[in-house]
Amino acid sequence: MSMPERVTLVEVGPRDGLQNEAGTIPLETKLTLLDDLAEAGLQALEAGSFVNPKWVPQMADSEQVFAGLQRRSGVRYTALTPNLQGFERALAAGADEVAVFAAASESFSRKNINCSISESLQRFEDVTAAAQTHKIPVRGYVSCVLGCPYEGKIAPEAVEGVTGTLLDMGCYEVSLGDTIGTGTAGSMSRLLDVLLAEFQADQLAVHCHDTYGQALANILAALLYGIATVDASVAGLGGCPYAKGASGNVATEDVVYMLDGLGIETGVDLEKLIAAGNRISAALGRETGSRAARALVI
Ligand SMILES: CC(C)(COP(=O)([O-])OP(=O)([O-])OC[C@H]1O[C@@H](n2cnc3c(N)ncnc32)[C@H](O)[C@@H]1OP(=O)([O-])[O-])[C@@H](O)C(=O)NCCC(=O)NCCSC(=O)C[C@@](C)(O)CC(=O)[O-]
Repeated sequence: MSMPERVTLVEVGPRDGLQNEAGTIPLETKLTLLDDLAEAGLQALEAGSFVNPKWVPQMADSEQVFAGLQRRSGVRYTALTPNLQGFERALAAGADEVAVFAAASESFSRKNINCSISESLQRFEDVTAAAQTHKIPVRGYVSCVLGCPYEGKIAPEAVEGVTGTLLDMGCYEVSLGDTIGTGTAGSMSRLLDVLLAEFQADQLAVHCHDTYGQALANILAALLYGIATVDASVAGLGGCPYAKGASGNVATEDVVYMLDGLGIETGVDLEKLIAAGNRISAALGRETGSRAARALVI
């Protein structure tokens, strides 16, 4: 096992982080956050979500977010798209990349996107086909890879099946979501033992929520398997509206602190990132969820 020399961080705070907020977040606050994150050196920013606004009202202004972006060269501005309607909105808005999102648990799939896993995969075929026509890269997500709020433990084989289908339909990478953060380094390793018998490490990313304080350990376990793409959310913002009790993604600041310590390059300036996290936390009227940011008060 050898760790990667460089890790790509996919910053999901502006989408995964903010989608669960109860109060309306002003457009300017979202745009400032995105600009701060780009300024800190993050090159993959999940900026919005073209889902049904009745389901996730906080993402209803994603068109305006994309229209208002101060685009920086070298930065990918991406969005979630649950179906062709979402893809068409993302395309019109100018998203550089889209993501389809499946689940390894039937119950979560129904709660989150109102259809079975197999129905969702059929919808995603339409998205990947349209995306190919427009030369838009598609990322895949699989939720509940280490546990489901409705079904408990999930078998690695269930994750393997959905991951394989997403890759076969043209997703360039699949992000493995520990949606409710119940995974441990042990269960992450067992999952990766199964997946890496079938797929390459560079086809996979990890997306770890920190509900049980295990996210960094789980990411470290994944790095040891050669996974080199990690999702994270600045200031640890977030949760999932369809996974009650799930806390935010691991804080990007904490991941960068760990990767810096491992000598793994990210291209991210930790001080600027902490400033970005502190600014959005202040705008939301709460303390940052990043342990590193709290310790390294700038
Ligand atoms: C998938 C649907 C749309 C199905 O929702 P549905 O109600 O079954 O959709 P439908 O096709 O029956 O259409 C019903 C209405 O929705 C509209 N509609 C349909 N699609 C769209 C669209 N794209 N954009 C705008 N409007 C849309 C459509 O036009 C229609 O409007 P009406 O005729 O009633 O006025 C819905 O369930 C939905 O939007 N779900 C989103 C849930 C969500 O965003 N969850 C959070 C993100 S996933 C996550 O956080 C996990 C992740 C990725 O981070 C990884 C991890 O941690 O595990």
